[in-house]
Formats: sequence, structure tokens, C-alpha cells
Amino acid sequence: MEVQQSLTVCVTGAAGQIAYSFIPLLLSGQVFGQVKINLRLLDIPKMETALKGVVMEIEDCAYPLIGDIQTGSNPKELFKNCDLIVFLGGFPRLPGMERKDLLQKNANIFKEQGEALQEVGKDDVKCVVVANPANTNCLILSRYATKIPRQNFTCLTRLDQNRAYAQVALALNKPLNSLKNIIIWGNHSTTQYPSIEHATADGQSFVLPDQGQFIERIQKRGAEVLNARGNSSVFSAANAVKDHIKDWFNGREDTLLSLGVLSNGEYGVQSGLCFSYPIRCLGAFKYEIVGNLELSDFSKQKLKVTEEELIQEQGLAESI
Ligand SMILES: NC(=O)C1=CN([C@@H]2O[C@H](COP(=O)(O)OP(=O)(O)OC[C@H]3O[C@@H](n4cnc5c(N)ncnc54)[C@H](O)[C@@H]3O)[C@@H](O)[C@H]2O)C=CC1
Ligand SMILES: O=C([O-])CC(=O)C(=O)O
Repeated sequence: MEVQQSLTVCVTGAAGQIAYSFIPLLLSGQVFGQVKINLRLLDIPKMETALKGVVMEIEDCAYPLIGDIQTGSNPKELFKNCDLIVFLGGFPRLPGMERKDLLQKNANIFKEQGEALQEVGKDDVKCVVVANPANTNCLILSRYATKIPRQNFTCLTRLDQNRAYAQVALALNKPLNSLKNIIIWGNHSTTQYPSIEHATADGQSFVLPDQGQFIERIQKRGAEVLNARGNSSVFSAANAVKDHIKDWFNGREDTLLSLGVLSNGEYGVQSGLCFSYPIRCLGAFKYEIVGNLELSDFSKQKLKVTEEELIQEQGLAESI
């Protein structure tokens, strides 16, 4: 197929684990299809040699879609002209930590990168924040890059959504593609609310044998993987980043998706928080928050809990 257009994509934390799984998905056309990709790879100075190794491997793949590649550690150089930035750069958690324990370390990275975006970023650049705590890092980024439209800032909760689909499919013994509209609400943390309230299997609503166990499993799945591997999720995270960007870019009619986006007060959530909502992706990086779903009292209470945690994280970020 003929290459139609090109996009400039920056990956931060580019010498890290998730980047190492994500870059091949991006350059083999699994995110944007047959679109040429100019790549910007950002990491800290001490990872310079490792980044060179990543570039060598990209060259050795002889991807037909690769355009030019730049590497470095200065966001003010690498964010210029980018259409999309994937923020993987930061410290991952270790066993025994909660994601919000990373705020102290990662908040300053997002302040600095937000300032760089404000100074050199394209006015319509799209952002996907993955580094934890993803929602609050995304909020910090948006606060410092005020010239960029607020709907261009998103954080990754698609991994949680994919996990939820997989667990429901197992519990019901149904194929994954029979399921729709499982939603992740709120924070990418143990307070998130994975909801089946609006979900269907083969077009019918359903109940799970043990809903409480399902919710807890998804909330704690990151820790389950971390404890088993000694490291946090990598290729499942990269796969979710691929799904998030692909559906945001192309649009998706058949199901609601979950992305963390800046709230305008939908469902009574404090405006400005980065909150994972039911989202309809409309194509060309446009989306709408589906704001009119009816919620049970159980769901409303779950939304409150995760909103309160995000308000606390916001306060902590402001104090840092
Ligand atoms: N939202 C989600 O669903 C998920 C989020 N994560 C988070 O993604 C992040 C990345 O995870 P991994 O790739 O496994 O970690 P990693 O430690 O392998 O890679 C992180 C990279 O970021 C770099 N880095 C640190 N400070 C930087 C800065 N100021 N600018 C640019 N790069 C910088 C590091 O040098 C390192 O190469 C972590 O914060 C992790 O907790 C991980 C899995 C799922
Ligand atoms: O749990 C972690 O620290 C990494 C992560 O965000 C996840 O796997 O969901």
C-alpha cells in the first residue's frame, strides 16, 4: 500500500522497557497503518548509549515506514513539530509501592516537560501519559502547557480496560469480541472502578459470578504482575498504548472506550481532574465523553472514592 502521509512522534523514556515493546508496534504500522513515522526518542543523558542501541535496532529492522530519527535528552529540542508525544519517561514502581508513591519523583518531570511543550510544542500536539501516577502526571502536564487544547491530553487506562475484558471473557467463557462497553472509571490505581453496568455479552447485559472479586482483580492486576515478574507490566502496557492511540486516531463505532481525559464536570466529577470516562472515539483524534449513562448508587459511590483519591493526588502535586 502506498504511504499516504507522515507523522512526527516523540517517545519519552525511550530507552526503557515499555518503549522497547512499543516502538516496534509503531514502526510496523500497527498504530497508524501505512503512515511514515518521524521518530523522536527522549531519555535522560545517562541513557544516551542505550538509546543509540535502540536506534541501531530500529535501523536493523529496515522498517519501510521509518522517516528520520532524532535522539536526545532535551524536551525543548525533541518536542518541536511533534504531532503526538507518548510519555513513558519516569520511574516505575517497585514491589510494595503504590503508584502515587511515584508522584514525588515523577511530578517534576511532567512540570519540566509541560513547560517545554508550552514553549516549543505544536498547538495541536496530542499527548498520551503512561508514566505513573498517569492521571495526575497528565494533569500536571496540562497545567504547564496551557496553549494546547485540554482535550489533547489523555492518560492510559486502556490496559485496565483490556484486563477487564479478558477477565470477563474468562468468567463468562465467552469470546472477547462478544463483549462491549466495559468501562474503567477514574484513576489508574487501586481505586479505579471497572464497571460492567453498561456492558453486554452478545448484546445482552450480564452478571458475573463474583463482581466484588472481579473489581478487586482489575484494581490490583498491576501489582499482581509486578509481584510475579519483579517488574511492572511491559508488553501488555505497550499493547494498550497501541490500542489507545489507534482507536483515538481512527475512531471506533462499535464500543465505548476508556481513556483518562480532563473532566468538564461530567458525572459530578471535579472539573479539571484527569479522570477515566466512557469515551466515544470519533476519528481524527476527536472524542466525546459519553455523559448520559445512568448510574446505580453502587457505581456513584465507586466514582466518589476514585475521584477523592484524584483530588488528594492533585493536592499532593500542588504541594510538590
Ligand atoms: N498507565 C499504565 O497503564 C502503565 C504505566 N506504567 C508506567 O510507565 C512508566 C514506564 O515504565 P517502564 O518503561 O517499565 O520503565 P523503565 O524504567 O524501563 O523506563 C523508564 C525510562 O524513563 C526514563 N526517564 C526517567 N526520567 C526521564 C526524563 N526526565 N525524561 C525522559 N526519560 C526519563 C528512564 O531513564 C527509563 O529509560 C513507569 O512510570 C510505569 O509505572 C507501566 C505500566 C502500565
Ligand atoms: O502497576 C504498575 O506499577 C504498572 C502499571 O501501572 C500497571 O501495570 O497497571
